[in-house]
Amino acid sequence: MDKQSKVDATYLVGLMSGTSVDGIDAAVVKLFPSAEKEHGVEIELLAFENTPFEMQVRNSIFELFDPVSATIDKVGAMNMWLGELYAQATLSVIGKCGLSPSQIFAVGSHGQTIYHAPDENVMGGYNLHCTVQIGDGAVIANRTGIPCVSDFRVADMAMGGQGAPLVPFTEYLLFNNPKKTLLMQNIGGIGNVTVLPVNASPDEVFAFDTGPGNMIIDGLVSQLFAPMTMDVNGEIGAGGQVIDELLKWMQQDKYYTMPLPKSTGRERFGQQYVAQIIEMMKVNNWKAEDVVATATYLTAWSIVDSYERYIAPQHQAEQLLIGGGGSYNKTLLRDLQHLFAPHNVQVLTQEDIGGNSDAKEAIAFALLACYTMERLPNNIPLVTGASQPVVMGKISWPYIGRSQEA
Ligand SMILES: Nc1ncnc2c1ncn2[C@@H]1O[C@H](COP(=O)(O)OP(=O)(O)OP(=O)(O)O)[C@@H](O)[C@H]1O
Ligand SMILES: CC(=O)N[C@H]1[C@@H]2OC[C@@H](O2)[C@@H](O)[C@@H]1O[C@H](C)C(=O)O
Repeated sequence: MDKQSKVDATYLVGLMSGTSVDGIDAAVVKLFPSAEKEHGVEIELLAFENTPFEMQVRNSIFELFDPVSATIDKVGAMNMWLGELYAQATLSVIGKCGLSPSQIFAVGSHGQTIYHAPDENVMGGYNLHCTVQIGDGAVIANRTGIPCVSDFRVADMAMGGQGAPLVPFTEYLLFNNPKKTLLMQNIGGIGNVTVLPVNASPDEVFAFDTGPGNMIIDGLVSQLFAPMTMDVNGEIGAGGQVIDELLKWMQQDKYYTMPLPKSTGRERFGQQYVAQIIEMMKVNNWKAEDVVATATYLTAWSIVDSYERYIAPQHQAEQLLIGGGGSYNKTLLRDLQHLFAPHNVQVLTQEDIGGNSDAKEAIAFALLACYTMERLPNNIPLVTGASQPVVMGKISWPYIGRSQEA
């Protein structure tokens, strides 16, 4: 980004509510051009807040994942409702760091993905190529008085891309390392990795979804250990044993061998997938904690398998840096460390390098929004498969509460 541009120390808010549907992550960041890296920027995280969704909201969002129960009235209402919740989260996190809304250049809001079908015919029978994120930017802008950038993915998809993953663009700006090849692994609902080869140029960066992150674990725990919705700190998995038969069945999903670029979501690893596992568990009399341990191991395996299949043949990595809520699952971390040890790849979390696993994606959407506001391209075509760079995101302007010059 141009050092003379408006972004010399800019304040932004980033909002993320991801595929886990655990809540809203909101970050206030101060952004400035890097003094050291030519294309780099630097950020300072001024405040971060996670607002868990109330159960009623969470259940209503889950209803929208099934195209049959996601009727147009429910989608429309939730689009507005989430807009209100995102606006509240924005004002709350700004208050936390003592800034006022008028000092914020823009809000970047990812929205809630309720449908993601980047490949035609993924649902069989239907000819689909779309992605849907809700939580209206116009509501956010008008409640907060701050311009809001939302609905990022569609522009990339319009140019033939997967519309995902988008965070690699910001990881390149923030983490590119002159001495090490880094694997930036996010483990949210879905797992996704960004490969930053030593001192990479933008056209050397690549990224893709590795498969399920916590999605299967969360789905199993919600059904088998209700009212829990996640395996807190990996304690359930730690008490179980991997079931070979189940692991083999899970490893056969064709997603793991699909060519790049690729992305996935709840359509593949969501409730229907979990229901199939629970059915097998009943038939085979498997223990619930063993099933959770197996799903946890599967996530770790999918990450190392991705490394062996798509990355290691070109790049020997020094470090795997984990972000997202999966960083807090100690069993998952143990499995990852065990599987990466023979590759001499050091497994660290964002916290180990002074970062914040929870805030990483919210920070990314603040940064992406800044590029949108400057009308600069913010996708990486090689990563998403788009035919060319595009400016992703739609800008909603507030009518009140802000002067034109702000
Ligand atoms: N203390 C913890 N112990 C174990 N797992 C945890 C813990 N905290 C969070 N998680 C896991 O992390 C998930 C949330 O991660 P995160 O917020 O990164 O996902 P997301 O942003 O919703 O997903 P995505 O990045 O796929 O869009 C939870 O659903 C849970 O499975
Ligand atoms: C369609 C969608 O919401 N995809 C998410 C999801 O969660 C992780 C992974 O799958 C990634 O592809 C993406 O999110 C992050 C923020 C991304 O685009 O980089």
